[in-house]
Amino acid sequence: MPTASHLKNSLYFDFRAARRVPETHAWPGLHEHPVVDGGEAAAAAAGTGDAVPVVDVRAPDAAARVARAAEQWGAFLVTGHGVPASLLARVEERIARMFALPAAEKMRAVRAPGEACGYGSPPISSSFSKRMWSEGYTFSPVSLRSDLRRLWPKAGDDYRLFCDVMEEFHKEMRQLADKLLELFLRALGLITGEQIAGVQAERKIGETMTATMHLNWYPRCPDPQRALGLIAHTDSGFFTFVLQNLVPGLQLFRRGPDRWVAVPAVPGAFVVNVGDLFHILTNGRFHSVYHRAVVNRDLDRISLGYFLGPPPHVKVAPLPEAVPRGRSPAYRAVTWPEYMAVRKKAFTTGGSALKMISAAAAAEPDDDVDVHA
Ligand SMILES: C=C1C[C@]23C[C@@]1(O)CC[C@H]2[C@@]12CCC[C@@](C)(C(=O)O1)[C@H]2[C@@H]3C(=O)O
Ligand SMILES: O=C(O)CCC(=O)C(=O)O
Ligand SMILES: [Fe+2]
Repeated sequence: MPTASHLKNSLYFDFRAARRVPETHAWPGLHEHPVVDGGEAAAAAAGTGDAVPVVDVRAPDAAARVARAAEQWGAFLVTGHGVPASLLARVEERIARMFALPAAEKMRAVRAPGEACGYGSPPISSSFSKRMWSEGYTFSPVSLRSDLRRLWPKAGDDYRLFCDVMEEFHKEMRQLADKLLELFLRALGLITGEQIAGVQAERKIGETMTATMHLNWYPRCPDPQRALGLIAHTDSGFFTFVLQNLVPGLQLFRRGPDRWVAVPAVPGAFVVNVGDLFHILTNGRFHSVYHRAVVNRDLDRISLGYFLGPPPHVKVAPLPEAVPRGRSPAYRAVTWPEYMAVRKKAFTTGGSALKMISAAAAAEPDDDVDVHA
């Protein structure tokens, strides 16, 4: 178990003590593209059509709205979801308390190389030489009581309250994930009325879908123009719910003209990001969204990602119903770990992971990708 000397020797960076952004944390090219406001009022005033879509899941036309947003943006804000605001407030409070623990205590749960869960820089950071202005904690909601003992070995009140609130949250979110999956499948025309079309595959997606939680802390930063909270990426799974506090920072990339759209912090709303495996499943009809998180000079930002995806051994391939008649699937079948390994390679070569698993690229299979990387 890491000790104080482990902490001293580790690469822990004390954000609170930083008076400037050191070279290790300074990212070039952050301002290559303009940033526009994705709030409804601002976008209407600017006449840009850049308002981030909002879907009220209770609306009769929710599936059509989901389809439009997933096709055109790969992301949207979800309202009317029924997860109580009081629960979200408690979730946020517990996350803030966890990140406020002394560094030595957080580092007890440090993520070991190659491990999915644990504390530290986001897993993606191992592919980059610059460091991000954030810390994160990843855990599986089904094993949280044992995972969280690494942070709170004495299992006192903070441990108990954190676990209780996260379990309650997971229960609500897993139901909301099923609801959203149903809307996605309706949007694809795979569910009509009460009927699920096609074979068992679609039903199985919902039954076997797994959840992972990742908490992000973006400490206030003396020079936010030089630092980056979370490098631009697409989420790798099916879809992600993002809960953010009232400090905005999430930006979505849009093409033509290339720009970053700042997602407004709407109280009580979740952002939904379409992930790469959903992009594959829908044969590219619902596209994954490239996004990043920026930091703030005066305020800490907290966000929570609730990631849904397939179990690790399941191959994901385009649903036959999503492939236009007479055409072949645009992507080959991959498991989540296989896809992550391809993405890691794409980061080092500057390529696109989705292109690497496209049917065109499958003609020349790339078999030197290490799934355990
Ligand atoms: C389920 C997962 C998605 C994620 C990798 C992970 O195993 C747990 C953390 C997730 C996260 C959060 C921050 C950004 C991201 C790219 C990363 O480095 O870790 C995502 C991963 C992802 O979507 O691929
Ligand atoms: O902090 C955010 O708003 C985004 C977080 C994110 O993209 C992620 O956790 O994958
Ligand atoms: Fe993300």
